[in-house]
Amino acid sequence: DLTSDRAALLSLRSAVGGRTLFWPTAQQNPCNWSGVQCDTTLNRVTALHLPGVSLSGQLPLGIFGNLTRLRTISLRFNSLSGPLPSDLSSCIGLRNLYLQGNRFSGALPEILFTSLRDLVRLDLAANNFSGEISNGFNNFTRLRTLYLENNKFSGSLPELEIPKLEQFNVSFNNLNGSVPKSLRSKPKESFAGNSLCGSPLDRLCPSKEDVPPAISVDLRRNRKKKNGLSGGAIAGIVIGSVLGLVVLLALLFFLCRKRRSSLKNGATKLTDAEFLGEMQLTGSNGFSLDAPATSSMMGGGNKKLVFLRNSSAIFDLEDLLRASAEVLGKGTFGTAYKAVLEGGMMMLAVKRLKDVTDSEAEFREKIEFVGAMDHQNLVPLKAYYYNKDEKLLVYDYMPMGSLSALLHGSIPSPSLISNNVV
Ligand SMILES: Nc1ncnc2c1ncn2[C@@H]1O[C@H](COP(=O)(O)OP(=O)(O)OP(=O)(O)O)[C@@H](O)[C@H]1O
Repeated sequence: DLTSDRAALLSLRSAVGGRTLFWPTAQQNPCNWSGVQCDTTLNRVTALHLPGVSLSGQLPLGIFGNLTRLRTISLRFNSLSGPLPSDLSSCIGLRNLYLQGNRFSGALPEILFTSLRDLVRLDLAANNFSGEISNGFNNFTRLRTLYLENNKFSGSLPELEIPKLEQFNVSFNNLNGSVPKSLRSKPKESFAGNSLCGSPLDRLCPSKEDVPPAISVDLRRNRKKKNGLSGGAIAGIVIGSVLGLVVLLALLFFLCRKRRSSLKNGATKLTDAEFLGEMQLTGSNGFSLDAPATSSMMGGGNKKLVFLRNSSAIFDLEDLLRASAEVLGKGTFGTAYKAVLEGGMMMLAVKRLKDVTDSEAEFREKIEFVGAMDHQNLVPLKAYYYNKDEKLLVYDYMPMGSLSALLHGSIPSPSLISNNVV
C-alpha cells in the first residue's frame, strides 16, 4: 500500500540524498513529493522521476522490493553506483527503466530477465555495467528501446529476436565476434567501438573463404612447424637410440671378456712350454763375478723354483703360477711378465725363456753363473725354474721402467730401472 511505498521512498532518500532531501516528509502522502507519481485508483506509487538531481551512492535492497507498482523509474544522469538491486525484479509491471548516465557496475541480475517482461524502454547506457549481454533480453518481448552503449559489456552478441525493437545501441563496449543475423538491420553506429565484425559493419569477419590461398598455405606450414617432429621421426630416433645402446653394451661386454681372457692367458702362458735360448753373456766389463752362487732348492727336487745367492724362498712356484701376470715386453730370449703375488705381497719380473736347447745341467750351470753376477746396473737374478717345458728367470720388479724410458722419458734415477737391459 501507499504507506509501505512511502517507507520505501524514505529509505531511498536516506540512501541516495540529492533532491530527495527536499521532500516534505511531514506529509503522509508521498504522491505530492517531487518526482513521485501515483495512481489514485490503485493508491500506489507508479512512477519515480528523479533525473539529474545529484543522487549518489548505491541502491540498497528493500526499496524497489516494496515499490511493486512502479511502471516507470527514471534515475538517469545521477551519480548512482554499485550493482542493480535484485529486488528490482519485484516491479513486475515496470515499463520504463531509465538508468543511463550513472556509475552502476557489475552484471545485470539474471532474475530481471525473467520478471520484468513488460519492459518497453530500457536505457542502461553510459554506466560501468559488465559481463556478457544475456540471451535473456529475448524475454522482453515488448521491448522497443534497448540502449546499452558506453558500458563494459563483453563477449559476443546473442541473437536477439525481439520483434518490436526499434532503438538499439551496444556501441563502445568490449564486444567481439560477428553481428548476429537478427541485428544486421540495425544501423552500424549501434555496433561501433567494439571488436565486432560482419554486416552492417564494414569490417569483414575472418573465415576460411576470406583467408587468401597464399596465407592459408603459410598458416598450414606454420602449424606443421609448431607440431614439431612427426611420429615416424620420433619412432626412428627411439629405435636408433635403443639399437645404439645395445651395440654399445655388446661392445663393452666383448671388451671386458677379452680383457679377462687375456689376463687369464697371460697367467696360463707361464705354464706353457718354451725353451731357453743359448745365453750369450757379453763378458765381464763392468761386472763383478762372485764366487759360485749358492742356491736353495724349493721342495728338495730339481724341478722346483731355485733361489739364488741370499734370496730367501718366501714364495714358491705355486705362488708364481697363481700370480696375476701382465706382459712387460718381448726380448731376444723370451717374454717378460710382471707378476703380482697373491695379496699384492710382492711384485716380480718373470722372464720366460724360449728356444732353450741346453741340457738341464748346462742350463743350471749357466744360470748359476749369471745369478752370481753383481753390478750396480744389473738387476740380480732372484730365482729360476727349470723343467722340460718351462724355463723361468725371476727378478725383482723394477717399477720405474726401462733404460729406453729413462733415455727418452723423464725418469731420474738409474738405480731403479730394469737393468738387465743395461
Ligand atoms: N726386473 C724387471 N723389472 C721391470 N721391468 C723389466 C724387468 N726385466 C725386464 N723388464 C722389462 O721387460 C721388457 C722385456 O725385457 P727383456 O729383458 O725380456 O728384453 P730386453 O732386455 O728389452 O731385450 P733383449 O732381450 O733383446 O735385450 C722390457 O721393457 C724391460 O724393461
